[in-house]
Amino acid sequence: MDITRETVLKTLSDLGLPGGGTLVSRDLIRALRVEDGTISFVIEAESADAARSLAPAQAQAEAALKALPGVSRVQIVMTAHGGAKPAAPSLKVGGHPTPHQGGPKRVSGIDRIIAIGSGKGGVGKSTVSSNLAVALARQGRRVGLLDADIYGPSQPRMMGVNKRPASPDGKTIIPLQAHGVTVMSIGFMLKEDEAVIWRGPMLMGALQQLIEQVQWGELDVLLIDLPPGTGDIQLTLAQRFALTGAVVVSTPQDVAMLDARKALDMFGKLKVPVLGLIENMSTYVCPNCGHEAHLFGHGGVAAEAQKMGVPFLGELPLDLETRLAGDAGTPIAAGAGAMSDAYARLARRMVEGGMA
Ligand SMILES: Nc1ncnc2c1ncn2[C@@H]1O[C@H](COP(=O)(O)OP(=O)(O)OP(=O)(O)O)[C@@H](O)[C@H]1O
Repeated sequence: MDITRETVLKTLSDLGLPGGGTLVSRDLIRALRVEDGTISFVIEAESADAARSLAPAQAQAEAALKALPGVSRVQIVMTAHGGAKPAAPSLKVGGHPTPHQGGPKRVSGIDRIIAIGSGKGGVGKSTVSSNLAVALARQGRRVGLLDADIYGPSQPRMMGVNKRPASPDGKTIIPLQAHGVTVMSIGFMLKEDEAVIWRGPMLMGALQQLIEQVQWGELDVLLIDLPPGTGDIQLTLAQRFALTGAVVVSTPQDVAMLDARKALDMFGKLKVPVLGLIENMSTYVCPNCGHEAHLFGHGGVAAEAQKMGVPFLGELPLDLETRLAGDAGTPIAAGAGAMSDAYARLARRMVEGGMA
């Protein structure tokens, strides 16, 4: 008989734990795999003490699973963590990702998923993400914004919303709404100033939850504000979810361009189409005399886009109001003026190009 996940969970559900409940009912099982008669999973205890008290249960589980017909091997690993606390109401963010079969999958109700990346931090990726989301929403698109910058979420500040989302059933998360955009950020689930010190797999689990457990509703496009660089989050995202494409933000400085090239290369390797490059902080127009200065150079990103054969989506000037608006929680694109117009043009280009 072929052994299945359900059989494993059923068996484990029959084994009581000291203090009540089972490994399944207490949601302690992560990364369950059942392949060719081999069962493996992680028991993730809440603390080192809890892990010690679960040791007999681990042995009992191993014996019970080994006794099932068709099981050749059982591997159970016990881990304990203290960093990520379960998020209220009873939602636990930071669990290990659950493996799923097949290639990257679509998320139901979401027509397009666009990852917004950069090679380097501080080039304005989060600023561009929030403003683009607002500009698209102003053009009538149904837009979601996911802050996947798990180490330094900035969307709660930039979008001006920061409260813990409701979770009526302890499983699904109701996202927040701001400036016409449906917003979710890991920042909503953490206490202010709480450092995120999660091990890699938990990080991936958190990202997966933020995409799959959030009730995004029907969206034309979900923008994902990635952490800077070319790390695990980008990899996991591309492997697990069918991304429509990626937009790379860069400043015109040579060093930033060098890193942007790495980001382009990474998306290429992950087979995620690059929808375009955006040059941020390109020109600086003096608010007093109108003089135009190119503090970080100018035009480098457009030239690079041409060289690499990817679309150039537009340039956004260095602008004090953009920073102040972002810090104050109302993206500049929500108002009127030259910057808001620049974002509206960018959004229009994406809508006309079928990207959003
Ligand atoms: N066009 C702009 N003009 C003026 N300030 C800007 C502009 N774009 C971004 N900024 C400011 O630059 C700082 C960095 O921007 P932001 O946080 O968006 O960058 P990031 O690439 O997402 O950085 P990280 O990934 O490291 O969080 C912020 O203070 C933001 O307000």
